[in-house]
Amino acid sequence: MKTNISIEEANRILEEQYIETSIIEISLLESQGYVLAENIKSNINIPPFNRSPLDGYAYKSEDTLNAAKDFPTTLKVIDSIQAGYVSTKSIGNGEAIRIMTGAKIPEGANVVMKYEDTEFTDKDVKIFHHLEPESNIVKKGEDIKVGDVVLSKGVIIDSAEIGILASLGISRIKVYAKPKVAILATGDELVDIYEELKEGKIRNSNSYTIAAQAKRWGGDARILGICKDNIEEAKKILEEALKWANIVVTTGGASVGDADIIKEVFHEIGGNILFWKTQMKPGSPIVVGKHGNKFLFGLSGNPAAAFITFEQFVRPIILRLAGKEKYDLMEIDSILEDDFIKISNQDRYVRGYTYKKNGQYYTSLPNKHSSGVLSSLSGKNSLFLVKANTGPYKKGDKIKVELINYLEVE
Ligand SMILES: Nc1nc2c(c(=O)[nH]1)N[C@H]1C(S)=C(S)[C@@H](COP(=O)(O)OP(=O)(O)OC[C@H]3O[C@@H](n4cnc5c(N)ncnc54)[C@H](O)[C@@H]3O)O[C@H]1N2
Ligand code: MOO
Ligand SMILES: [Mg+2]
Repeated sequence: MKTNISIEEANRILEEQYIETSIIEISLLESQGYVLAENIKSNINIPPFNRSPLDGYAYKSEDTLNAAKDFPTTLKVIDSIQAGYVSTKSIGNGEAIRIMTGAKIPEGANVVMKYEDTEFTDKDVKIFHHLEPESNIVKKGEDIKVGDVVLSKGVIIDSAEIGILASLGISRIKVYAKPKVAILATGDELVDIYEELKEGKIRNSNSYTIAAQAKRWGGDARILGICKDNIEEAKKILEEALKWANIVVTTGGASVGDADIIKEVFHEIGGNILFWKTQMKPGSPIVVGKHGNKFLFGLSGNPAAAFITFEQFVRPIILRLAGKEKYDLMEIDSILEDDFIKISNQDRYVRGYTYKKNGQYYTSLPNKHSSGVLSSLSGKNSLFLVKANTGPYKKGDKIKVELINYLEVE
């Protein structure tokens, strides 16, 4: 078991782990946010026929070669078609069909002139200028052609993808299943949110924060409740949880105190400990292990430490299990709005609020930073990595921040 490792090494160890995804079939509207697990090929052209992009008249381009403002060509109107209907007539020389946007171009026509550029009666239409053949005609298959791979495996399904699948008449698709995240809070001091606070006790906030984080990144979160600092009790709960979960996240008991049992619990349920403790503040006490292909994360009990280590280590695993190819947070250049003078011998993630002003990003910092303080995480959207033994940082310094809620893009 490795211990006291750097953030980079911890990430490298996690990066190397085998990711066992599973594929499920779901209905179209349920699929938003999932990752497609199959290539989608079209068996139709979209549009399926040449159609008009305008309300106007369809006719033969060669009939209007001499049309001019003062010498319009008059064509005989032989039919009128709306979208959804097909004319049974074929256009001959000197003829036109009145056509609405979206209707199929009638036989014989190779051009459409919009209403506004014509003069018309029920019987005929005057054309005032020539249009080249194929003008104002949307070609069959312009959007999608038969055989096109319209959506590839790995694509994240969102509104546009749902529309594309609908246009192909696909109502069920194969996607990567949501990773199942089981969350256990450990600590004799904990009471749940609906319980009375007695002396020496505190409320379990971690389970709720973590369930919300897991859901945000596409996990299916299940809160297992509170467990005493008792190895046997924790073992029983986690053994049961492993029947369901792909990822187990515990909070508390990850450090070196008398009641810090998690490393032993992971070991006793048959887990293989990958590492214990990192050189990262907050959240240095962390136990990370595997149980078969399942992941075990024992995060610190301190609420901000649990939050930040979840974002650093658990989030990428959830995203990878969900089939996502991108799982790093977006990093941007910013300018510090407040001083951060503390220098420590470990890397430290500092919470902040990053915003844009006149084309430049700025990051403001809260007053409270300790790993036991959750309140100052509210409204924060970014993390500033203060490398070990660097600083003090001053207002106006150029820094890089990771945006907590955005994944990296190309
Ligand atoms: N001798 C040392 N002591 C400590 C060290 C160390 O290196 N040597 N590390 C400190 C650091 S850093 C941290 S972080 C904490 C981590 O502690 P644990 O992971 O063992 O967590 P607990 O001791 O169980 O709890 C810490 C803190 O968090 C509160 N807590 C716990 N669970 C919850 C919850 N579900 N919701 C809200 N708050 C929770 C708990 O009451 C404690 O106040 O260890 C230091 N000690
Ligand atoms: O690493 Mo602990 O989370 O500071 O306080
Ligand atoms: Mg402890």
